Amino acid sequence: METGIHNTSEIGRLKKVLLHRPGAELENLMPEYLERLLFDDIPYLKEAQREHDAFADCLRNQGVEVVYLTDLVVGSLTSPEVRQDLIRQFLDEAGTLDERTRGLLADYFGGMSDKEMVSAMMAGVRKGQLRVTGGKLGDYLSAAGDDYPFAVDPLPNLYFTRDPFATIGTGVSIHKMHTATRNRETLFGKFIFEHHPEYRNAPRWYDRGETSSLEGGDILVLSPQVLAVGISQRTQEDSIDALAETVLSQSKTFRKILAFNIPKTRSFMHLDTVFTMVDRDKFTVHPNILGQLTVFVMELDENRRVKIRQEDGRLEDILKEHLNLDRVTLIPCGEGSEIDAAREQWSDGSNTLAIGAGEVVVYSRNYVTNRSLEEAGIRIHTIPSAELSRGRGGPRCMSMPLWREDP
Ligand SMILES: NC(=O)NCCC[C@H](N)C(=O)O
Repeated sequence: METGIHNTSEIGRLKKVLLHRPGAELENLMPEYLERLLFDDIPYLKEAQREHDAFADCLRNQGVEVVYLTDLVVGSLTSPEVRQDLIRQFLDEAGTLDERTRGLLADYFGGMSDKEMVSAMMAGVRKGQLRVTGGKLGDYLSAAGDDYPFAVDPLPNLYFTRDPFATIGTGVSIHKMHTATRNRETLFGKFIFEHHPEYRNAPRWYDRGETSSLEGGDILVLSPQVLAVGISQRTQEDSIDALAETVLSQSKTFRKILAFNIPKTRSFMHLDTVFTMVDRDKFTVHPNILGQLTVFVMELDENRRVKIRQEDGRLEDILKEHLNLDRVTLIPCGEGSEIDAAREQWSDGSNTLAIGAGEVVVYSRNYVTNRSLEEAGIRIHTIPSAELSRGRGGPRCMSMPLWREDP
């Protein structure tokens, strides 16, 4: 059984992966607040769970050990003090809470088992779930507050485990997220990587206390020596400078970061929504980024300071040079048709999860792109995707590798 973290590529055989099975947090989505919570529609929870279970089964059938976020957070609560600390920090970051509501929430979480509590934190808390006691009408009125129905917002994006933290080599990068709603998710990462017996000693490449945003969907481990990081709607250039300082100088293997400057739009929110690696020398790509893409190479100079240069030329050639390949094939999403590419990219046609070299998990709905992958010799495992895709993330977004064999 693999323990700790080992992730030196996108395509080494996947042995252990972190998922989050969508839960009650999806039933706390309301049309009024979808945009702030980064959803475009409300998934039907039962079906989303069925689809997610099919994803997990697909991975298990291929020999991948699946671990769930809730269980890792529970495993990080190694003493009553740590549990209290999680409640305290969760409430500190849950939005503006008056003293009374804070007390009610502490009682609400305090009366639960660890597992119930972690699930309840993820789900969010409706005001009606807080039991107000006392003999004064004012207590009830102040607990009801304004018309906003939640005492604490849900965390509906948790099933995209790729983003709040990322494994790189034997270490982890815990993120400052671009939005307040997703920033709250990283608290669970903090507890796992500070307290969980299996993960607490992992080197830390980036931390949630940083001031600029970095999200895991922008980080691709192209090889044991080379990372690609997107400069995107979600990841700022300053964060990549900081990540380069730690990873290039402290990790055992990484020597280069290729920073991909991609358009800053919702549909291309992370690099992995437009570009993923499917084999040693094959990548899926959304054709619309190719004309606008610039790539910067970051590496250490002889004084161990990061030096940067801009690459010219085609993406294929840049990848060939930095990954020491004889040839590179780019497989365009939607077979390059303007309409099919746009439709399938919107539902994560380019967001594949490689479980080995030349073998990927994809959404069934993206059949045009999937056909091209097969024609290029890639073995595909399709999973159902009607509900999961409403959150705007695909198989890669929904998974965080904890252990891969070396490529
Ligand atoms: N790596 C990814 O692209 N993750 C997808 C995240 C979707 C989520 N609704 C978000 O907007 O953050």
